[in-house]
Amino acid sequence: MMISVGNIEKSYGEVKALRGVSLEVKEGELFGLIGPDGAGKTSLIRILVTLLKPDVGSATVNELDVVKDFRKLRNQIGYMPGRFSLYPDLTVEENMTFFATVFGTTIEENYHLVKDIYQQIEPFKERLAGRLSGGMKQKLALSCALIHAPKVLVLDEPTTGVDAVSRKEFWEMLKRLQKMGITILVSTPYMDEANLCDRVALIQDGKILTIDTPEKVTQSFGHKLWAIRSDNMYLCIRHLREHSESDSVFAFGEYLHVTWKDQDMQADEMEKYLSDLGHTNVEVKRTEPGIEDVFMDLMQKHDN
Ligand SMILES: Nc1ncnc2c1ncn2[C@@H]1O[C@H](COP(=O)(O)OP(=O)(O)OP(=O)(O)O)[C@@H](O)[C@H]1O
Repeated sequence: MMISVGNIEKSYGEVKALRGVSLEVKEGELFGLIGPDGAGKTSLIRILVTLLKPDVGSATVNELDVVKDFRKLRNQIGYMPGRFSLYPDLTVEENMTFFATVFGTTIEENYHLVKDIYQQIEPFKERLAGRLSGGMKQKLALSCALIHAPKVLVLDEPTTGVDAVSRKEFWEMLKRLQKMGITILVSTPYMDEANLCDRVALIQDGKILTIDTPEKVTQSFGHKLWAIRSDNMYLCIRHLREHSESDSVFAFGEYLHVTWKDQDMQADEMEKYLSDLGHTNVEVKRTEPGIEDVFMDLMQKHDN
């Protein structure tokens, strides 16, 4: 195992950020840590990159203990924090040189690793990092995290606040790095990014809800799922929730995602129920669950 986390707990005063988290990441894997703000992703990541000590439990990265072997470990991990750790008043090139020097290497020595990414920002190498666009900052931060040729790359919400095109490009870069043999752990609040990972852990309120391939996670959804809408979505939610047979009702884009206690519930029954309550343009159709649906479902189970 490249990363092994055993029953880690971490509190900040009264706030329990991690409540017994265990997971394993295999060598060469692209592993996603998926969860909403405050789920505990940053705490777990900071423990893995040796910047924070767990209260309980232990973790190893490449067989090195994150507490005892932290010095050795830092050379093996590339870390891209959520808020880019760039120096805004240094130029692009100076930032790269700085990070290379800290790790006792040079840009030239590991240029092959960052070439693809760095070439895109090299035309601006004299520019101050603080004056780069979001997408370019992200590329520079990734280049800086890679310059010492780490075995493992850990990225904390690298695509938060980045536009859709840059997000896509960023994931393509991660895939290329994975092909070069780097193990990658990436956290994200965007559920649609789950499908780009080999395996994901869904995390909520300091607990792991499930760990599996994205396909298996969505297959685990054990209900028939319906997409429903009408002209009055606000009332539509209320009326469906009031139905004694409805199980879960969530707004999801322009439809509501609905499950029923009775799996044999028919579309025309649902349509009639809403029409009788005065709804117009009622639409009811079957739909396939996504990661979001599984997340909602697991969260409900854990709350109960
Ligand atoms: N230094 C701190 N002092 C007190 N509470 C903290 C501290 N750091 C994090 N927390 C709390 O611990 C919980 C987990 O935070 P964490 O940052 O690990 O979650 P996250 O999933 O990374 O979310 P985010 O995307 O907001 O960073 C949250 O409730 C957060 O408010």
